[in-house]
Amino acid sequence: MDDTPPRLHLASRSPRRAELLEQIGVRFTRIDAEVDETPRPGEAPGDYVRRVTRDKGRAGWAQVEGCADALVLAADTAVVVDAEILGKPRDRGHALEMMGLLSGRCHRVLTAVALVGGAGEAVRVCETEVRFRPVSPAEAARYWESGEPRDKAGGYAIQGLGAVFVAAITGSYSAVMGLPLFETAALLAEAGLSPLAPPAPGAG
Ligand SMILES: Cc1cn([C@H]2C[C@H](O)[C@@H](COP(=O)(O)OP(=O)(O)OP(=O)(O)O)O2)c(=O)[nH]c1=O
Repeated sequence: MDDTPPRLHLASRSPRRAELLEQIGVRFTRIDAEVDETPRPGEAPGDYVRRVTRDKGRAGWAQVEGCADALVLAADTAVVVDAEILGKPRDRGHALEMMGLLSGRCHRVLTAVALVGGAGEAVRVCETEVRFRPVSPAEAARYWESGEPRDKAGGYAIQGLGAVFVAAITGSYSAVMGLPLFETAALLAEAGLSPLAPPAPGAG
């Protein structure tokens, strides 16, 4: 077993992001990175997720900079309808309003992922189209009561009960859930941390 400290630090409090990163088998530790997630006036959604993700990565990097070979991974997810960024619901009314906006139509989910290290930083943005079936106000209210929408961008979780609303998706399922694994693996490979690299000689 490899008992050296992992090079990779996931700057996220999201349990979904940790679960997704575990899925591709890379070793990592978790750190917190608190940043201001308020969109700027007129900021395009793609620019917004890129900026917030980069800020999370840099905030994480400030905590581990001294560690040799350290890398910090961070991500941010925004649900976008009619160019409007839907964040996490503030309360029940806000959540039901969001469901009304998503019901019976397509929206975009933008997730950015950043990798920050001593050699610099790289950010990728992944865009996915999600189509919802019509959702009645009564269903939206019962969904709120399930507790699931509370800490989720757009007020739903594709990996949970929210899946019953998702008629189709074009793009990346893992990105909608919070971490685009294809783009993450590509960034890690560029930094010499390929999930499928052969084990180092002598590692057992
Ligand atoms: C759309 C959608 C979002 N989400 C979640 C993923 C993220 O946790 C959250 C989006 O909020 P974010 O602000 O991207 O992330 P976070 O505040 O939860 O975590 P951190 O900044 O510490 O990394 O919504 C799902 O779990 N499933 C979904 O289908």
